[in-house]
Amino acid sequence: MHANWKTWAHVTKLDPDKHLPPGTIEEIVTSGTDALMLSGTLNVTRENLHELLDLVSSYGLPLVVEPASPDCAIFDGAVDHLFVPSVMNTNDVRWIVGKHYAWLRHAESVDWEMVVPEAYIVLNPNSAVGRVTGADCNLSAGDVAAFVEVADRYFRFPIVYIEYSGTYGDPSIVQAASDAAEHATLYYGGGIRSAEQAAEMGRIADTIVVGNAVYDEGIDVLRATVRAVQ
Ligand SMILES: CC(C)=CCC/C(C)=C/CC/C(C)=C/CC/C(C)=C/COP(=O)(O)OP(=O)(O)O
Ligand SMILES: O=P(O)(O)OC[C@@H](O)CO
Ligand SMILES: [Mg+2]
Repeated sequence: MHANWKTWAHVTKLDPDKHLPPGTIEEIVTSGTDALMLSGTLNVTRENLHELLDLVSSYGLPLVVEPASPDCAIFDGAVDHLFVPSVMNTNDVRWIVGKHYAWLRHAESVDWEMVVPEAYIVLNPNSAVGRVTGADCNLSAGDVAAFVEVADRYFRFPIVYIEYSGTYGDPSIVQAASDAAEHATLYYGGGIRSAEQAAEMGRIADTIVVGNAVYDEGIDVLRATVRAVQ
């Protein structure tokens, strides 16, 4: 059940730490985007996560929670999947398996049917996720391809996520990741603010993620990014 996440071309990432004007949620869920991902690195709490879930849960669009900490690993009725990240390109073990150990050491119950592990390769050192995880973002195409191989062929992560959060990435790097990925679904996220950018990354990755543009640009830009990949 629930494995149709593999068919998504366009995901909209909503940040529980940010506010949307009234009426915007309805425009987002009817934009044609395939799913909503509720996620952020900074200032996400159970409280603001639940508030956002309440706002988006009645529209029938698939809902993913992507926790950046164990307290946000929730399996509430409205949630379809929990996408749990591990960062490949950090030397800080907390962001690879440490938080995961702490989560499972204390978790009361885990619905493993809902859990989809994601291998993140973080490439913008100035993003919150880059700073918090201490990711080594100074990587060549060959370095990225090797990390993709570690994630996909060795660890068999079902998702490899090329993360440029906040800035538009280098298509040749994403192409190298795509060439190296054999089984994993390749996600691209970062800086998509136009149909052209959505189309360019959408040709290379399986799934593109649009986040900040929803808040900074508005609904017409979101719709244009959807049309560009569907
Ligand atoms: C084990 C559990 C349940 C959690 C730990 C999960 C891990 C290792 C998280 C590492 C950080 C990470 C990859 C978070 C994913 C979400 C993400 C990248 C959100 C985007 O963050 P930014 O856009 O940089 O941050 P803000 O939007 O908060 O500024
Ligand atoms: O917010 P943007 O830059 O669109 O990035 C999307 C997503 O990859 C962030 O985790
Ligand atoms: Mg963000």
